Amino acid sequence: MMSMNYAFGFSLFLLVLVALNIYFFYTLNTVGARSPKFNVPSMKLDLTSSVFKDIYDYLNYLPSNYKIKNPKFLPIQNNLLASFNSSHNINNQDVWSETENWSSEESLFPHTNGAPGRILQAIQTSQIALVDNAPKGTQLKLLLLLEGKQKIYFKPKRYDLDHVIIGNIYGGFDRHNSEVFAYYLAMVLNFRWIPPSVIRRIHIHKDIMPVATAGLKRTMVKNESGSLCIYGKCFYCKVNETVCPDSKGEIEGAAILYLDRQFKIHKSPWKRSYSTKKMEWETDNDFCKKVKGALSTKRLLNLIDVAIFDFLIQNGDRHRYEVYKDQIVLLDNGKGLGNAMVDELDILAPLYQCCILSTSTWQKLEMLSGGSLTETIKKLGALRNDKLATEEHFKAVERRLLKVFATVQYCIGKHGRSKVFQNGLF
Ligand SMILES: Nc1ncnc2c1ncn2[C@@H]1O[C@H](COP(=O)(O)OP(=O)(O)OP(=O)(O)O)[C@@H](O)[C@H]1O
Ligand SMILES: [Mn+2]
Repeated sequence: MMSMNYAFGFSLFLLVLVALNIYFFYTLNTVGARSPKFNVPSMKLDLTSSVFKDIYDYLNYLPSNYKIKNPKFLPIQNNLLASFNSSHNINNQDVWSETENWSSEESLFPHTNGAPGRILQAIQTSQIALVDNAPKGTQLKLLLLLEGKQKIYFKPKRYDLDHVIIGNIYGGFDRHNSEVFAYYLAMVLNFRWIPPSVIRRIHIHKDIMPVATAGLKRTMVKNESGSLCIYGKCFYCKVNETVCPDSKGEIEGAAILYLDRQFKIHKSPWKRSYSTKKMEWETDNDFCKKVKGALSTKRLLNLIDVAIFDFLIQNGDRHRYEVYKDQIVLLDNGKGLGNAMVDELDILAPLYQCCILSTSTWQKLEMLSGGSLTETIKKLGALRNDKLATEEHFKAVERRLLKVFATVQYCIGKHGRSKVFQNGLF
């Protein structure tokens, strides 16, 4: 009787042990894929589900070197910080002629001898000679003409940094901080085809009204507290969706250097549908083959770099892209940093569908592991006293970087390193 009891108790114990084991392995495998934090949208599980699952498996077993800092980055970080930490007494006019006369196959703007810092300082401090509506596009933005004739796009602040955009990945107004964050991110990634962008505060009565065009004044209204607010002129601009000055009378925004260049505009092959209709890339597993047939490898690698960049900030709105000197120019980065809890993995579709990556991008990414990426962005922002995002967003960018690493591991697993990494020499 006694031994029967023991046997029963022991088998019960074994049963519990097995159940615990199964549960343990189940959670191990699904923690990435199923956790609501990672937001794998259920409607997309048809075609991408197995790809996403594979990528999350790689994420769960990511080698530890992707989670620690790479000491090789330190001197690069110091150089970058130095180039942004420039001088107090600059002549803005010299800066504008330096930028305007810049001609290079490597970058849109000078990047050596403290030029990036000087440019940002000039954007922030130059006197404003004229303010007008910038009616291009769907979002409210202003065109500032600085003394010295330099043009600036000014995308005003619409949300506090901790505001969470719920809904579509391309939903909400542009985020001004996303523009500036994107610029620094590009600098850290060594993507040099992006206009310099910095936070600037402009005073409604001191900086705007004395130099506002009649057209701009016509798109202003007084709010209940008597402040002058702007509703602007753009596709989505509405009289009741104004931008108002803060208690100091200032409007904060992203001041983005305007490039008076001839861009070629292209539709992105991975453009999102703005309706419930599915796009080809969402339903065709061999979609990349088609793109490869239509675009050069150089352009494709460029689009994949842009996809990684957009995934890190969660900009899901790159419906078209501008090209200058055969390089994609990263214009319009305002739709990032909407929700720090969401990682929309399909922004990486160009990467996981084509499974190629330029070697230089990969070397750069590998150097930025373990927190270096966002640490550098924070430090660059701090040089101008700007906090560009909440801690949640900085954490989210690091988490997404791990997912980029996992996606590349997935590609290597599927095709081998020699197929994935391309040196960009064609
Ligand atoms: N820094 C810049 N220099 C020159 N042209 C620019 C710059 N930024 C944007 N543009 C041009 O202005 C257009 C509109 O700008 P942007 O895309 O930022 O506005 P938007 O309101 O977000 O537009 P959309 O709703 O179409 O995304 C761009 O397509 C581009 O051609
Ligand atoms: Mn836009």
